Amino acid sequence: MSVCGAARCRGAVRRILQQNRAVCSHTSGSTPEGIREKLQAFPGGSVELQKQRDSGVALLTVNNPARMNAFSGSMMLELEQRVRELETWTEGKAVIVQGAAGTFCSGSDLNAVRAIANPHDGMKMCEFMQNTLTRLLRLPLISVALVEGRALGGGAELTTACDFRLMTSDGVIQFVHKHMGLVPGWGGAARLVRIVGSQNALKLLSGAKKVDPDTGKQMGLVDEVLHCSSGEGNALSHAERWLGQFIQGPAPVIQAVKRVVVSGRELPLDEALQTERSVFGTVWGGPANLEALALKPKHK
Ligand SMILES: CCC(=O)SCCNC(=O)CCNC(=O)[C@H](O)C(C)(C)COP(=O)(O)OP(=O)(O)OC[C@H]1O[C@@H](n2cnc3c(N)ncnc32)[C@H](O)[C@@H]1OP(=O)(O)O
Repeated sequence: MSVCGAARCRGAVRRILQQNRAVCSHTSGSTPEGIREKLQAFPGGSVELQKQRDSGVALLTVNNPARMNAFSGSMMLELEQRVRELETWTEGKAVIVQGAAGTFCSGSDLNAVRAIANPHDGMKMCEFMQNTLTRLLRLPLISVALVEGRALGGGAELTTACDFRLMTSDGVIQFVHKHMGLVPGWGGAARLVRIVGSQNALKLLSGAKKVDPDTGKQMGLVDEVLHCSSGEGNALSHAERWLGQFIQGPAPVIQAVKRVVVSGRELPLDEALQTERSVFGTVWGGPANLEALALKPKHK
């Protein structure tokens, strides 16, 4: 990449990081440290990250099978740490978010929820998870939620923080919040409206409807139904195969694609166009561009 291209690339990355910082600072006066201490008091499970350097695909696994992969407090902290690691993975192209042991995620750990059921702590937890999931969605990597088994409550919200949702034939996404006397607070409602439209979002949230793969596909919530069952062990290879069609080519180009889509999705048009120009500058005249020009391709 030329010196100019590298400078423009740094500018584009700075812009995305500034957006993320703006999200992180948009709180109602709570300190991140206070949140972290509270969450650390509810340990259990883990969030694991495996970067597959050959393919450029990372696996992010929500791992708390004894509680159907519910998020303990320490897992919320780990998720933030994993997202931070992915933000700087320059060789990466994509991330698959999955649950351990054949089920996706049953939301927040109800034991932790009971212990922090006061509004102040609830708001802090909500802000923390909103910020983390916003950063997950803004990663310069193509993200896929692989829904095997159930995605409930915060688990359903987590699926909306990915670019795509794939579901096994027996998978279920359910925003059960209303049954809990809640609404989504991890950003899941705002994202759901953008994915399926306000009419469908209202139906899913007010009815706490179970979304099966076919209904999900019709609504546009599910991008592909994988023809395998949860826990069979081959859902991941199906997902990787599906993802393969979108991640051919060098990582800088895939990351540039994701960046222009994020800015188009989130910024006012003039700012999105400005970001698009900056990102364009990072690939124009770059190795992949020069190689393609030398090959004189025909796009038949
Ligand atoms: C952000 C807002 C939120 O996320 S609020 C939380 C929303 N989630 C929920 O309400 C899920 C409640 N759980 C359930 O409905 C069921 O456990 C589901 C997931 C359908 C599984 O049912 P089933 O296959 O019969 O298994 P089970 O109930 O015996 O569960 C196995 C063990 O896992 C536990 N578990 C499950 N979900 C949670 C959770 N969210 N928090 C804490 N623990 C959870 C169950 O309690 C059960 O544990 P144990 O074996 O009884 O010790």
